[in-house]
Amino acid sequence: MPPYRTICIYGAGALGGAVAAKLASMQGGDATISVVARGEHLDAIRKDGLDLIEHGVETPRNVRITATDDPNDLPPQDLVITGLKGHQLTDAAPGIARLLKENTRVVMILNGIPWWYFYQDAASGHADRQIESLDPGGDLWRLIGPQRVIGCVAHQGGRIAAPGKVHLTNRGSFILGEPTGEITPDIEALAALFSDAGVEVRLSTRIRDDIWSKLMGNTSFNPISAITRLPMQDIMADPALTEMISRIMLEVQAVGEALSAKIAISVEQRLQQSRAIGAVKTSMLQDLLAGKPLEIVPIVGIVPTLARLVGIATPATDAVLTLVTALDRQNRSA
Ligand SMILES: NC(=O)C1=CN([C@@H]2O[C@H](COP(=O)(O)OP(=O)(O)OC[C@H]3O[C@@H](n4cnc5c(N)ncnc54)[C@H](OP(=O)(O)O)[C@@H]3O)[C@@H](O)[C@H]2O)C=CC1
Ligand SMILES: CC(C)(CO)C(=O)C(=O)O
Repeated sequence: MPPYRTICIYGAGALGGAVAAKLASMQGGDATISVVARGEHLDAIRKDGLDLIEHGVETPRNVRITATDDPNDLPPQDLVITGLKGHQLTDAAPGIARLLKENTRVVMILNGIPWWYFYQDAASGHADRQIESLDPGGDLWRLIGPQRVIGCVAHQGGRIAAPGKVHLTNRGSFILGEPTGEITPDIEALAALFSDAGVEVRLSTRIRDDIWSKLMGNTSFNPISAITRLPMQDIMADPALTEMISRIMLEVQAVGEALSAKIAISVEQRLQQSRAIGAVKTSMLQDLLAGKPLEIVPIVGIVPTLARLVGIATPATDAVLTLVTALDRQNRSA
């Protein structure tokens, strides 16, 4: 399939928008880049272009880019990159499917356990198991198909600063991996494309391990930041909250390892990584403050769900799940 000549970023929010802006402003790039966005953000991109403000870079870049909320406006693509939240994927599945041709690859920038997690995952003992809570009715599996997916773990903070303006809040990086673990020509071409566009990238032959290492931070920090409304730095300054974070991280680690993930990072090292991020508001806290639904199931709820498969108790995760679910309910009805 490579090279990728037509690329659509579906969900051009904080991270998707930043990747779109970088791809669209790539020196010497000959791919046609488009975005699917919606609401005020789409209106602003159409009117004034998409602005990217990068940590440590003084001048924002502005790109003029084809933008629509209707994927029928676009031709089938070589590559689709989703920047949607996990709970937004099912609604978008028919739209994503319209952009696919036979060999289109789909990169999903996601926190949490992805819907395709068990695809060809023999080591877990659950190969090809579909997870109903992540993919209700199996729409994603059927309309997109796990064989198209390239996994992506984002160690990169970002936010939509204002309609049409995305902000990368640290100098982060992305990890890409085929669910099968192979280093294929498709993924090599993707890594080269990202690098050329100035997106820092690493290839992984064990993307599930990277998913679990990242998840240790998200299952703990994201709901606790939403419940307390505190940025990460302030959570870490509170010993009782840090103790709760550590307990959740240990539970996530235990579930991942029971499913055959090799999690190289310890809880202390993961806390260190989080400390280095600084005074960042997690994506879940950003959503809460913006009155948006929270990405709870892929990031928090999935841990007890998978824990049940492997017979592990997750009391600390269960407790924050209960609290953050109630908070989400109240936030939606406010
Ligand atoms: N932001 C961060 O710091 C980090 C995020 N992540 C993860 O990366 C993933 C992407 O997150 P993030 O970049 O924050 O997401 P954002 O919420 O910033 O962006 C998602 C965008 O997609 C739009 N959207 C949703 N559904 C549709 C649709 N059907 N059609 C068109 N547009 C749509 C949203 O619009 P609307 O606002 O109207 O819903 C929003 O603009 C998540 O899994 C997140 O957890 C990982 C690391 C850090
Ligand atoms: C890295 C971190 C915690 C912060 O950007 C994140 O993944 C998120 O906000 O969801």
